[in-house]
Amino acid sequence: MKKTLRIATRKSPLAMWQAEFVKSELEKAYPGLQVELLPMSTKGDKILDVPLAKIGGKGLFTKELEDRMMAGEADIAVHSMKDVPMELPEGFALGAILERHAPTDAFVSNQYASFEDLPQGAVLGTSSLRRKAQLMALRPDLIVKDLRGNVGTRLGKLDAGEYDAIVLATSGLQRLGLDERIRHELSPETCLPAVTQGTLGIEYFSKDQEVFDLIQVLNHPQTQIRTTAERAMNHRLEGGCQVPIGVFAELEGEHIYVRGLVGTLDGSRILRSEIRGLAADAQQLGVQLAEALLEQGAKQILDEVYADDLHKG
Ligand SMILES: NCc1[nH]cc(CCC(=O)O)c1CC(=O)O
Repeated sequence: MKKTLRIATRKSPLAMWQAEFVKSELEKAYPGLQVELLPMSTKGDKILDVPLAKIGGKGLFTKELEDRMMAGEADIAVHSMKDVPMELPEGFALGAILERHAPTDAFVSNQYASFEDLPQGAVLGTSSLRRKAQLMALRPDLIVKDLRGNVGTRLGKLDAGEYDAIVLATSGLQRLGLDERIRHELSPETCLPAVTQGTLGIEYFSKDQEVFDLIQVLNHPQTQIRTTAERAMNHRLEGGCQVPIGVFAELEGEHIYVRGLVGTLDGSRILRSEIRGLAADAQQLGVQLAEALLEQGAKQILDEVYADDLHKG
């Protein structure tokens, strides 16, 4: 049996929490095992003055970790599944999907108790096209300003008065012990979550059977099924992580219920669809859901989003 396992991770406080979490879960499961962290920055962490949607490129948060694995310095990488591209580079695979944490988005404000309480023309901060499209659809009067940086930076900008409120992942705040900053969670009806939001995944070398066997203790089959459906929808829509696409799968016994949406950047149009079926058909149901959205005109909306990105460079 392996004596040590090395984890490549981003070094933001949130990513470090996630890697530490996996380390402690593995050490609990295997008392003889020693787990080491290898923290590093990625392109997505370094370029902070450009909206994420404009940096583009697959694997913005994952490529450097894979490079370190290739160099033989790490055995696995821990990722927020939300940041993992739909297709991994040759030789890599996802070996375990952990039990999902909160999938929702959180409303955070020092002045207002809820999203509904925001006054006319309030300034809302978010870095996500998906949040922007859905929240502007509900409140076209809001001024949405871009908000980048790690969780602490984003809260700091709110506290400095740059925004009346911000919206960010509930799971990120909870992991960092910042629950008390959450005024409320946005319901899926208000803001459908991002693909796999709140889910952690472990990437490994697909040939490394020993590592695969080791990390199976952390795999959560129900979350894995939800992840399969959500990623299948995103993949069929050819959506990267920076697109106005929401998708949320829930298990109902043997069945799975999946909701999806595609929105224009200004929220003036939101296409919605949903599907139910056997959980065993998660992959196929995700694809069907994407196809229902494409039939409603999702391709045209997404093409416009991508063209807009190119023009603004
Ligand atoms: N886009 C960055 C990112 N990637 C994953 C999370 C949250 C944690 C998760 O989804 O597990 C966040 C922060 C956010 O969206 O506010």
